[in-house]
Amino acid sequence: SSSSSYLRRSASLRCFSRRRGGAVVRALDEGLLKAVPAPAETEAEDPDVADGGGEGYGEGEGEGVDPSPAREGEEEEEEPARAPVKSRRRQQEEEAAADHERFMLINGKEIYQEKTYLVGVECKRTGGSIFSIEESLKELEQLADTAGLMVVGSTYQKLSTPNPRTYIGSGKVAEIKSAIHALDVETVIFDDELSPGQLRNLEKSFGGGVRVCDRTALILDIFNQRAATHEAALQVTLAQMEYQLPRLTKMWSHLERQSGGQVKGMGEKQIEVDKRILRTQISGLRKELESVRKHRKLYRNRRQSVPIPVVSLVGYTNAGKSTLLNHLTGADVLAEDKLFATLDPTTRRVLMKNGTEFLLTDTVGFIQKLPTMLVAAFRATLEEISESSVIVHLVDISHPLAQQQIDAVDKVLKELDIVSIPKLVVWNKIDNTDDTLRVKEEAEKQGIICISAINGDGLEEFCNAIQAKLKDSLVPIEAFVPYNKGELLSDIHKVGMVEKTEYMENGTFVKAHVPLALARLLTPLRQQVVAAS
Ligand SMILES: Nc1nc2c(ncn2[C@@H]2O[C@H](COP(=O)(O)OP(=O)(O)OP(=O)(O)O)[C@@H](O)[C@H]2O)c(=O)[nH]1
Ligand SMILES: [Mg+2]
Repeated sequence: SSSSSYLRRSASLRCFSRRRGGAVVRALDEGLLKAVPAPAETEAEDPDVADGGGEGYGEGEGEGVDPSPAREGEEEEEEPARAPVKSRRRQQEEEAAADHERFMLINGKEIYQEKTYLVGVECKRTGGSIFSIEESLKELEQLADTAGLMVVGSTYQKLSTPNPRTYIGSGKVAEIKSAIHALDVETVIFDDELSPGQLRNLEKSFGGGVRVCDRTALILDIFNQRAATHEAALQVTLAQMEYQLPRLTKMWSHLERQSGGQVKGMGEKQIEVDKRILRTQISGLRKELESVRKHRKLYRNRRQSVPIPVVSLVGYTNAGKSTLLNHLTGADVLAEDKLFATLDPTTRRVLMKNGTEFLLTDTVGFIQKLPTMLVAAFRATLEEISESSVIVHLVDISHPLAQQQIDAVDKVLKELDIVSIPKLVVWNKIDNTDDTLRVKEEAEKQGIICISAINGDGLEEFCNAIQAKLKDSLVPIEAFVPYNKGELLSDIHKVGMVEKTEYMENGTFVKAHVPLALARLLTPLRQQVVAAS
């Protein structure tokens, strides 16, 4: 059927992507997760597969990707001339080899590509979510791919309200259970944060060592894989522990399975002991993180002694922030077609044609359904944003969900309470748009700058716009700078806009617009002016 050849194509793309990044995203763009309707025979084969809503929660509208054609397709792709019947030994050998292939390196860490099944829920009552359920699942697949997982299928359900016990309806649970068997699924990931109780109940229902986790845990996993600096590693470990604390019993049920039930009856006591250990570790981590942050703050204060204005790059993950920083500054920040490539703020100096300069800071990307706990964990990153003179909101305008991504970023920015900082919206990846001319026209109408961070299009205009925005954030000053403080005068020239200088006996009188930080530094000299007049 056309559906099976379609899936075969997607499957081969997926295999390909294991070696070369980016293919998955292309496969996604082809609508891999656009809920391919399950052929009728799958339902008939397994009488357990209910139609969702066995308890009146679901309406069974979600559809799974039919497992069998994809598998056949994959095998066919790899070994077209295979004999129909294989010896058991041969099969085991092949499985071992396939298993071996499922190890990959991410950031120097060895990751096993677990077979993963995705589950989403569209809640009618809560509504108001920016992304549709299909879009959100598509993004979840991208996240799973970034984490090094192998997505083998997905499903979703429309509910009026989530089931407090299992999040999804019991019919859906049964449906997923049979998909787990058919596809050898090792991990099931839910698109929303599950309560500890829901996690436990689902693991129990699925049985057989299947790991159940949610979007939050997945994002934490990615952050953990990608944390490059000590501070980021501490932040992520802390967030992971805080996430684990209420879910601790889950770890014990894992142990029970591993040791064939011997740990059973470990009892609440052991869990309490364990929680106490974890709490102690958490408070230790908090202290360590505090001292790391203090150190960084010191460093930042020192940097502010040369008060060059700071421009922060914010935007949805994969918008091209690091690419732009690299292009403008010759920095070597990792930029790749993965979500959350950057976790640590990186700051570089940008020298503009007219000789003035500013500092550009690359920040961690945003994503919808960003767990509040994670936002808090990355306070330090966000602090950089709140102390900047201008915020650049970079948008991947070639992305089909550009508007939704803009809304998601605006939502986080609103929470950060930084409305007073001038903001510049910039559309990136203009080279990748279908109707570039029309996009540029639309941008002009809205006063938005279009760039291509990759080929450098529009970057001069971008710098000019920054310059103009920086002017908005400058403070008018009049100061008397003694000759022995000449470096201050050159700072004023470098980062501010000078209107008037007058050379006098003991120093220079200067009238200018300067960044707030410099204005503060000049405070004693400004008082002298008042005193002299
Ligand atoms: N076609 C095109 N691709 C771009 C452009 N800018 C960036 N990219 C690509 O987009 C992908 C993501 O770029 P990054 O710079 O890593 O994005 P980021 O915003 O730093 O992403 P995170 O760090 O994950 O938040 C990379 O594959 C870039 O090569 C552009 O102007 N045009
Ligand atoms: Mg980046």
